[in-house]
Amino acid sequence: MSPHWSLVMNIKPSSEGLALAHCRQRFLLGPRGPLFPYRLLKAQGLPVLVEHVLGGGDGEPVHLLELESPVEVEGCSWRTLRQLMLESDAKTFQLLGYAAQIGTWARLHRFCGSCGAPMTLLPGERAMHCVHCEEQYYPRLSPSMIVLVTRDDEVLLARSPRFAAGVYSTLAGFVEPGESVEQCVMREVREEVGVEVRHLRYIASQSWPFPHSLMLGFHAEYAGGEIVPQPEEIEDARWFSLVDLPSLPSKYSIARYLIELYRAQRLGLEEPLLPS
Ligand SMILES: NC(=O)C1=CN([C@@H]2O[C@H](COP(=O)(O)OP(=O)(O)OC[C@H]3O[C@@H](n4cnc5c(N)ncnc54)[C@H](O)[C@@H]3O)[C@@H](O)[C@H]2O)C=CC1
Ligand SMILES: [Mg+2]
Ligand SMILES: [Zn+2]
Repeated sequence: MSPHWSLVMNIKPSSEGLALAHCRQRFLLGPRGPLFPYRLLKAQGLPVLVEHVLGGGDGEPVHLLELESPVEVEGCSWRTLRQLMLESDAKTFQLLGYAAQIGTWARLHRFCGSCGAPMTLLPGERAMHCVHCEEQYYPRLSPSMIVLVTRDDEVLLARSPRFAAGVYSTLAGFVEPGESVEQCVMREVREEVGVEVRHLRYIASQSWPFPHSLMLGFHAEYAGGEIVPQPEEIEDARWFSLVDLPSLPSKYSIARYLIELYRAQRLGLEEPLLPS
């Protein structure tokens, strides 16, 4: 199902529209996909922790039911967001990625981290508010850099032990407090493969809901050093020729986009579209 969905705030509470049921990066899947008529889902008596209205789909609201546990529902099954990414169209994946991030934030912010009091949703904002100590908590986003390191017609790709067999990707890592994204690129490349880079070029960004990254994508030129994979983090790293690439990550990943964009630019091919 591919809803015409757009991210809009301040939708009035309503018992109309569609709904998703989410729990810990899993969605309930019915015979027609993850979107159910809202009334039908509400009638199941699910253990709802919190409810949010996510935005408008075809003029109707899309509701999110964040569940306490992934209970069984007749005729339905639970699927991880990663599985759904592989099975869904881009628009549906964008909706699910957004829903998963809001659901995870809502689950983790029912009580104030400062004083422990129960919190309430601030009207008109995506923020949890503590009436006791006035703290406010917005959805969590983790800025992360991702970089394709290049040396003429070669690219530096690496494998994490967590990847599917044979898959190599670009280098990535979380921005630390106090550093710029550019400093993060230099540090992560040095830590993960031991090489130096120069001429950083920001290319594009992507929301990455595993679990709440904002990926900031760069190209960088190799400047020196031999590849030394970081123990535990990097299983293997090497230079690949643009005409002989290994298996790459999902078509929805900015990692794949950065690689295909550089290949297109070097080899004079048609440029790929940025996954939204
Ligand atoms: N969309 C894409 O194309 C790709 C996205 N990514 C994403 O980039 C992000 C960073 O990639 P990694 O190489 O795994 O990170 P990384 O190189 O910084 O190492 C991961 C480690 O960072 C720590 N960590 C976890 N969450 C953190 C946070 N919010 N802030 C600081 N440290 C944290 C943990 O110890 C974790 O084991 C992840 O969210 C990953 O899913 C990674 C590759 C491709
Ligand atoms: Mg990394
Ligand atoms: Zn408080």
